[in-house]
Amino acid sequence: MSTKSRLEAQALRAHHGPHEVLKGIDIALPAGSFTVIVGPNACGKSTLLRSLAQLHPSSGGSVLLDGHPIAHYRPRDRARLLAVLPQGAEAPEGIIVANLVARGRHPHRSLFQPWTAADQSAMEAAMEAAGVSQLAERTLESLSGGQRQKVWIAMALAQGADILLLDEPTTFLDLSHQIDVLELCSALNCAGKTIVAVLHDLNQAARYASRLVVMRAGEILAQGLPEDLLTPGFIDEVFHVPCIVIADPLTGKPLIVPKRAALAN
Ligand SMILES: Nc1ncnc2c1ncn2[C@@H]1O[C@H](COP(=O)(O)OP(=O)(O)OP(=O)(O)O)[C@@H](O)[C@H]1O
Repeated sequence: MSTKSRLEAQALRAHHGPHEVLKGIDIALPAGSFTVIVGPNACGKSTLLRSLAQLHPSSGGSVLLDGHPIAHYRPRDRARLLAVLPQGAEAPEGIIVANLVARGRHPHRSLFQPWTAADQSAMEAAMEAAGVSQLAERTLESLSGGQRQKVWIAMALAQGADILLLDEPTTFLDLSHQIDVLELCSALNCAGKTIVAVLHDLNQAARYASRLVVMRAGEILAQGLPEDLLTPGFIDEVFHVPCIVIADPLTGKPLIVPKRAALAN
């Protein structure tokens, strides 16, 4: 049996003001899986990720980390097990990469404890794994969007958590940087991390996810293997896009080809 951390939610509800955004979500995120959450705009994907990470208050149900209510964990204990990269993460102006990644060590350090050799090696290993070691002395502002995203992932890795929650980690990146970030996630997953990411691109989701979670209007419509879920009928039902689905010639995974309007019927 795996000793890695497990995250799950039972009957999870969340609101934004009077609007119920999550309507009773049951989800289990198996240790070592690469779960991708997809669904139409405004269906509640980010709210789900934020609620799982305790960045958004739930209004019912529970989130369990290793079988215990996550709300019972002290923030630093929780942060050792679960790292989250929300959309639009912000850093202090002028901060250099090494210092930002070092912030990932906060849950492992007490207030007056000096920086230790273990902190240094965890920080360097995180930068190495994320491929940003050569950027250590650069300011965050001086980096491209893709480089920045990898630095944020390095910070999350420095936290040493088993579980990484990533909200649209490829947004605003060109194709090459999208692939870079997804390959990094895949490599981290192969190295044992549990990855949960919100993505919009169904073909990328199909290629990288070991499990797909499909949301609609605050509920989970389906979850399972991408190859089981991504049928033309299901995609049309959820996204209103007539398409054909073929096997990706490189991976054998589903490859969604939207039909041109003239061919839609
Ligand atoms: N801070 C907020 N205040 C009020 N309503 C919000 C807030 N954040 C999200 N919402 C609303 O909650 C619903 C779900 O939003 P959420 O961002 O979780 O969806 P999403 O599936 O991640 O969307 P997208 O694909 O567009 O990023 C939407 O109707 C949105 O307008």
